[in-house]
Amino acid sequence: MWKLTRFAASGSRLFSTAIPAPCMVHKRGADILHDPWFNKDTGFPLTERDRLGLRGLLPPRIISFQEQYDRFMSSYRSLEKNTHGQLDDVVSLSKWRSLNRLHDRNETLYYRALIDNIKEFAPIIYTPTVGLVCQNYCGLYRRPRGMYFSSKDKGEMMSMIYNWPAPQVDMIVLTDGSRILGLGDLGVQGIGIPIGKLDMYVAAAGINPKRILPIMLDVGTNNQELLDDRLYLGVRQPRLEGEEYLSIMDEFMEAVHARWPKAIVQFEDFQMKWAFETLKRYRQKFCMFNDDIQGTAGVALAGLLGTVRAQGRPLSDFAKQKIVIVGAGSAGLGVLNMAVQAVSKMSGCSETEAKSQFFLLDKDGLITTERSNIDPAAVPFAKSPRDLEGLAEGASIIDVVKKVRPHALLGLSGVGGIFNEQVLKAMRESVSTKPAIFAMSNPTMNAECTAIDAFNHAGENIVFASGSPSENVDLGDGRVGHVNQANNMYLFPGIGLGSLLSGARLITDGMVQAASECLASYMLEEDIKKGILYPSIDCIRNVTAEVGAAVLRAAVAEGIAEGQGAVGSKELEHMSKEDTLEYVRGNMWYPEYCPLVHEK
Ligand SMILES: NC(=O)c1ccc[n+]([C@@H]2O[C@H](COP(=O)([O-])OP(=O)(O)OC[C@H]3O[C@@H](n4cnc5c(N)ncnc54)[C@H](O)[C@@H]3O)[C@@H](O)[C@H]2O)c1
Ligand SMILES: O=C(O)C[C@H](O)C(=O)O
Ligand SMILES: [Mg+2]
Repeated sequence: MWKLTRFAASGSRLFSTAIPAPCMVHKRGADILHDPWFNKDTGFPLTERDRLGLRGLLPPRIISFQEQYDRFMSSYRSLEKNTHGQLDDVVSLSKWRSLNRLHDRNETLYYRALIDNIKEFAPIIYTPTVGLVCQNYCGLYRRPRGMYFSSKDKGEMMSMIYNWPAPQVDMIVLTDGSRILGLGDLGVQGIGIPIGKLDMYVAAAGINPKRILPIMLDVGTNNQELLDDRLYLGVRQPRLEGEEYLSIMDEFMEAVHARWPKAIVQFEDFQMKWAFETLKRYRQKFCMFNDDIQGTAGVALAGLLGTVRAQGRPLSDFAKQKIVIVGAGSAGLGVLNMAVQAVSKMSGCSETEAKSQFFLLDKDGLITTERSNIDPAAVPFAKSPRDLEGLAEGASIIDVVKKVRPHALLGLSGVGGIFNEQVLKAMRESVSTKPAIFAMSNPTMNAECTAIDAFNHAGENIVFASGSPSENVDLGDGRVGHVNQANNMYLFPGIGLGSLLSGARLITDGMVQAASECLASYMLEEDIKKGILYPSIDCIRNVTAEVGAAVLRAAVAEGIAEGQGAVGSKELEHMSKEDTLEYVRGNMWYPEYCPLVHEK
């Protein structure tokens, strides 16, 4: 059990508690109080108040970090009490506002609160509330966060990038807002997603918040409601397409690379065509990855392998399992790609043979070679007539499930409720003794089914996962239907952290695979047997450290790790597995007030 509990209290300090190193600040007086990176509110000691010209600008009593934390949490608890009984969305948005106000004011305290209460706060700053925040972004907007590049900035990006006030940026999350969760095209309002993802980078991977940068590339929107909305804050034009789109994207990537050559760019929530196109275009040139394609694939594969273990079968049995994937977008195809590679590697068969056990559906049903206008990215996975098992082109989910009797049914369609009662009941006829149902679409209302419906209709022996968090299901007589959260948050922070520390100039398939394998082997047999496929989010800092170390070692093994600072490629090569993990942990930022020293 130690692996799960070692760092279970994610708020507890993981590493030796040396006095924090001083931090240089170029501001003085009120400017410091208005800068959330440096602000300590009432926590500035007298010496600092003198040194930084703060004396008289704050109430005289000095409040410790712990007291400030307690004060915030108690006001948060009062808010919970005062909003009790109100609509869920109203309550969630009030909670988000409360956290956001702290984020805007004092980042050190904000991240301490987030880390110490990650299980409770992740659903507010991340999926599912972040979806609601994006939908209501223009009304909620008070002050900017991150950077906004738009189609109006063509030709200016190289100079604009220097407007960002931090000298160093390690991690960028970029969106064009074209496919925000399962909510569609939200234009500039999609900026909430990079902000939420980067909050997870700080909380889970310990990336220093002064070195993160959320970015919105606003190339217009095809959402007519937004275009008609007087309050819409983005560019009011239809989305750029084709070469125009790519030239903006190229200019942006060059600008980022020119200022911060080693910054990692995570592409997030792009519509499928641009998700695949940009990954292909940039992955050999920049240190980047697409989280929806690659991060999701790694998490889903780890969960599917866990399901095989939960059935009490050897991992090699994965190669024999029949899997139905509903949703042939960036996520569904990403999962399929990685799963096929895993089967081929495990069983030694060709990828063509490995594909035969997978069935892929999109909005028009089962995808077969008979389809005209098939999406180019889905072509390699279209079923040929000899593999159809009596099914026809465009067969419905229910027909496919009834005929195939799959071991696992995965939803990455973005369509709420499509695993209806009929489909779930058909899963009772699965050839597996413990079939898996993963309703991975986000946010909660877009999930293919609820956990309760899954256990009710498909039976109590299933293994269940949803993309957004959900309560375990009470099966009566003290029995629990465990709800896993199959979300890429278990991998993207570690992929970013490991890549960053490796100093590699690219993120390879091998590095992403290492991340997935690490997550797959993280869980202990006794938990897996209970249908628990992923660690509790309370352990996310520890999971991320392990994933980060696995990614770093993969980069070293591939000979592409250049290291950073005093730790170069040679030093990395000589690190044992344990040393690598310690090195990763030692580089994770933890929120505490550091002495501020003024520098002109
Ligand atoms: N849990 C996670 O970690 C995770 C990660 C990535 C994406 N997602 C979720 O997955 C969903 C899809 O993301 P994406 O990037 O692949 O989107 P996408 O737009 O690229 O693809 C959606 C796919 O679903 C198909 N589809 C639509 N309606 C359907 C229907 N009625 N029946 C069957 N298929 C249908 C579409 O044809 C398309 O192939 C989103 O809701 C997103 O939030 C979850
Ligand atoms: O954002 C999430 O919660 C997961 C994923 O990246 C998604 O697009 O749904
Ligand atoms: Mg996403």
